[in-house]
Parts: sequence; C-alpha cells; structure tokens
Amino acid sequence: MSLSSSATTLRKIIEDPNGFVCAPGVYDGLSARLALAAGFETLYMTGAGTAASVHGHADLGVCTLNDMRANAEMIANLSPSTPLIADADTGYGGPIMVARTTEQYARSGVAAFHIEDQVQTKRCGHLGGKQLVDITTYTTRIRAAVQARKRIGSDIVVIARTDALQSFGYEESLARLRAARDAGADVGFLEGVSSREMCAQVVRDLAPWPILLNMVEHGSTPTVSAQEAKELGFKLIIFPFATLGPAMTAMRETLAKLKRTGLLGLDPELTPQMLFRVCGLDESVKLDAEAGGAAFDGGVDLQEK
Ligand SMILES: C[C@](O)(C(=O)O)[C@H](CC(=O)O)C(=O)O
Repeated sequence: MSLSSSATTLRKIIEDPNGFVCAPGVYDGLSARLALAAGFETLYMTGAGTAASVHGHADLGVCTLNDMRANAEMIANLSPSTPLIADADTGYGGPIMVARTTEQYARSGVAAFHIEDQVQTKRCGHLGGKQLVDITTYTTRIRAAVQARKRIGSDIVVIARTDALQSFGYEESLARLRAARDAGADVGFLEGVSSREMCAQVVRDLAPWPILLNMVEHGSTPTVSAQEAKELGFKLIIFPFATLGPAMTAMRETLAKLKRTGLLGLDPELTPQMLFRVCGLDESVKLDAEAGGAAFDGGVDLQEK
C-alpha cells in the first residue's frame, strides 16, 4: 500500500459528486478503535481532544507539532486504509514550519488536515475573543502547505479553515476562503457558522469548492445532522466531540459512583478480554502464533478451575 493511499481514497470521495464524508472525532487509540469498530470510514483527530487527553489542558495552542504528529501517526496507522483528517491548528509557525507539518503529517499516514488563520496563541474556535493573522499571512500558510504537498508528491488534502467570522464577519471570511482556494487549498472550512442560512450560503458562495462543516454541539453552530449537512451541500462533516464528550460523561459518572459506593459497577460484559479485543487482542495473538511464537498457546481467556 502506498503512503498516500488513504489520502487518495479521501480525495476520490471528495471529488465524487455523490461522495460525502462523516468523520467522528477521536483523540486516542481506544476512541479510534471504537470508531473503526462502529463502521466509520473516515476519522477526525480533534486537537481539542488531543490537548485534553495528552496534556490535560484546554484547547489553547498547548499542543506542539510533535504532539499532534505523534498522536495522528498512531491513530492513522491503526487502520492505514481508513482516511484520517487531522487538526493542524495554525501550522505551528511560519511557512517553514507549515511545510514541515504538511510533510510530517503526510509521511505519518494522515489523509487530510486543516490549517487556520488564528494567531499562534490560538484557542478553540467556539470560544470568544479570537485573534487572527492578516489575510496575507494566512494565504502564505496555505501556500506553504500546498507547495509542500506537491514537492513530496503526496495526495494529502489541504483544508483551509478561517476563524474570521466572529471578529470580522461573513464577507471577510468569504474573502479569506476565496484567497485560500486560489492559493491551492482543496477544501474550505468556515469555523463557527452561526445559522442554517449561513450553512447554505457558504456552500453556494464557494461552489463547486468542497466545504466542511464542523459540528460542535452547544458551540456557535446550530445543530445540524450528517444527513442535513449533506442536503445543505457540504462535502464533509466532522464531530470533534463524538468520543470525548461521551467519555467525559461516563468517566465522571463512574468516578462519582466509585467515590460514593466504593465500587465501579461496570457492565458485566466489560471484561479485560472484551476491552483488549477492541484493541486488536486476537490479531496480536494470531500474529505471534504465525511467527512461530508460543506465548499465547493456551489462549487468554480465564480457565474454569
Ligand atoms: C475542531 C477543533 O479544532 C478540534 O480541535 O476538534 C475545535 C473543536 C472544539 O474545541 O470545539 C474547534 O472547533 O476549534
């Protein structure tokens, strides 16, 4: 399988007039395994989830290129044929760093990434008070990514995100996305779309350029389902909190129960074997045996005594 194959797969879906991508946000190996097991054909690596899980920090520009690349590489290689769209924040510096980000993501098996026009001390797009770089700096970032992609002969999909809506309004956001498109970006992403009308409008104003919808429930964007997004003309929809949100609720509830009762009270089917099976237990045991190893000859299930 060639290095760019999942990027090529994603490109084909985006170029297909009937193609549509619905990608749940994942932030670590287990959440990615669960999304794959649920049958999703594209994954999204959330930067907010990476900051929260890797560093225990808020989405405030805490993750470095190395943090993000390492997490993306691990996730992308759990199922190399499944395209992974990864957050690339601001590109982590000037044009030289944006080029490094592009090359490293491509070589790590990432199929697509988004770069935005916030300042380096960025924040989650659904927080207030965002500060932006000017349009020239933004298009320089996009150009650096597009040129790097071409230089290494990768199909990695460059998604141009603008955060300009909150401070500068729709027309400026449109101008920024048009400039990014002219600089060679493959997909547009208007962060924090604030109404359904605007959803339809941004798709129309930039047609036939493919547009991504970022579905952050309880953020700045009205709740739109994957089906509705498709009907509105979006080509891709990501749900950054698809696994982080429910994980947080479940962990909180179980921890409170442990504190209260001294027990977890987990579902009976949640055995260690079941958890590890989600994480490739059987494939690993098979691999060992096929190589002539005998470590798991007796299996891994508990024997009745
Ligand atoms: C898409 C995003 O960049 C992410 O990190 O997943 C975030 C999501 C969030 O924190 O609400 C963003 O929209 O900025």
